[in-house]
Amino acid sequence: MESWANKSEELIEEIKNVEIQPEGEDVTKADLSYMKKILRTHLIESKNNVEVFRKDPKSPLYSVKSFEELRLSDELLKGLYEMGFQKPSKIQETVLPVLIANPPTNIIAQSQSGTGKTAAFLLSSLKRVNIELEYPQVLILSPTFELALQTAEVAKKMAKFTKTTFRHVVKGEARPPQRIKEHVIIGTPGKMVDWALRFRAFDLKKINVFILDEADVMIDTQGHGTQSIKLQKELRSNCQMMLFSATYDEEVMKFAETIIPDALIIQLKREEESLENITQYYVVCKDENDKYIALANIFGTVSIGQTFIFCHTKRSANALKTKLEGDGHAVSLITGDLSVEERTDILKRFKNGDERVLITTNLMARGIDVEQVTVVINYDLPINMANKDIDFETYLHRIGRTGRFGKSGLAINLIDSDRTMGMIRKLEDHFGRKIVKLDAFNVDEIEKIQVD
Ligand SMILES: Nc1ncnc2c1ncn2[C@@H]1O[C@H](COP(=O)(O)OP(=O)(O)OP(=O)(O)O)[C@@H](O)[C@H]1O
Repeated sequence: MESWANKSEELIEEIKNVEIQPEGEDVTKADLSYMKKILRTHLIESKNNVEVFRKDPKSPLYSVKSFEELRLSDELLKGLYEMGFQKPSKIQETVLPVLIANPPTNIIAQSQSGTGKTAAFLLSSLKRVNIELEYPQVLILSPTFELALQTAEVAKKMAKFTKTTFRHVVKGEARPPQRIKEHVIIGTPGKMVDWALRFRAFDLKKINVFILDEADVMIDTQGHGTQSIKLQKELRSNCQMMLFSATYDEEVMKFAETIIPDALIIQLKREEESLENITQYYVVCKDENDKYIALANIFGTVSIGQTFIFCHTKRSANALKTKLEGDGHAVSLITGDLSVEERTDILKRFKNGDERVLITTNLMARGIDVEQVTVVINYDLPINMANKDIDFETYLHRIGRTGRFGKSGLAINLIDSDRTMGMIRKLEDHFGRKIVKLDAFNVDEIEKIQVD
């Protein structure tokens, strides 16, 4: 069998011969498709080889070491620096050179939670906005209203010194008053279908960049999937398409490949999906009551920054809130039962640090970025409703609410049966990462797990 080293050298030679053109110059379609084929086949297979590709300036994975090298406008750079961004993260340095090159490349990209995917897709799409034109040119779809709002807020900060305008479509808002003139439009798929196809508030044929954030759930969830594809079908054939997520299961990836033609695929190996900076624990409890005592002990001992507590249902989340409040703990709650205004208000308070503990359901599992969250507690493990077993993807998104952008975080799973213990073992096997036993009934033990 051919060794990786030989194969790798051949590939590097092949890639060296593929010219990646600077923006504005033309690359033949054949070149691009050849380049993508090479990357597609080998990118996923070895981390070391990815490193080699990235060091080759001719490779589309050539890693830029600074935002300046991307030839972003001074205004955009100013916005980035004001946000405290000094250097691109790995996903940013990997995808940005490819995404801003011409002709536009489609991408299906995976990178761990909290590693800067939002800026990766925002920067590459903002580069394609012509501010002279008064209509939407970039369309970003998010699975929840909260995430759409967060993305819009990040985009506005980033583009603060440019003349780019943004509009986010919100739940509850009726039809748009008139045709939408903003350059970038961000929203959930249902509302966007209404606005684009029912009210014709903007023209999908004029969209240059179409982005699915949390792409796997966007194409795998029944309603979202149908609506996203409905919108995608109306786009021009040369509209650039970008799919980003921290997770893609095999089936979803296959499907994504069929709907996104000729895409460059950046996929993590399974053992790279979960982050080292998030230490994972499990606590064995006898029953529901024991789980509650364990939680109260953790609260009483760990000096917690901010905490997300995930429950399986709205009902259990509500019940937990009532019980904790009854025992004198200050906690907040977000579930789908609340109005959009209430949800926005509570999340804002949590982001500002006015609330320290947020009890929620899978509604908040994805994308929500709160820097100071140091602990995620899975009061109930996430269950895949189709097979009633552990939901690997949701688990990763939930624990990814901590450990943002390289910070340390703790994920604590409360276990109350052989079945849930089995799920912990499955998680360890699946991600190749140890989940450590914690005795939450022993104060000395809990004290050992303080986060920095
Ligand atoms: N280059 C950078 N320099 C400094 N901070 C950054 C940089 N890029 C992103 N960040 C910060 O890192 C945090 C996480 O980024 P972001 O929310 O985009 O992660 P993500 O990969 O989309 O995560 P998730 O999978 O959870 O949605 C944010 O607070 C963001 O402001």
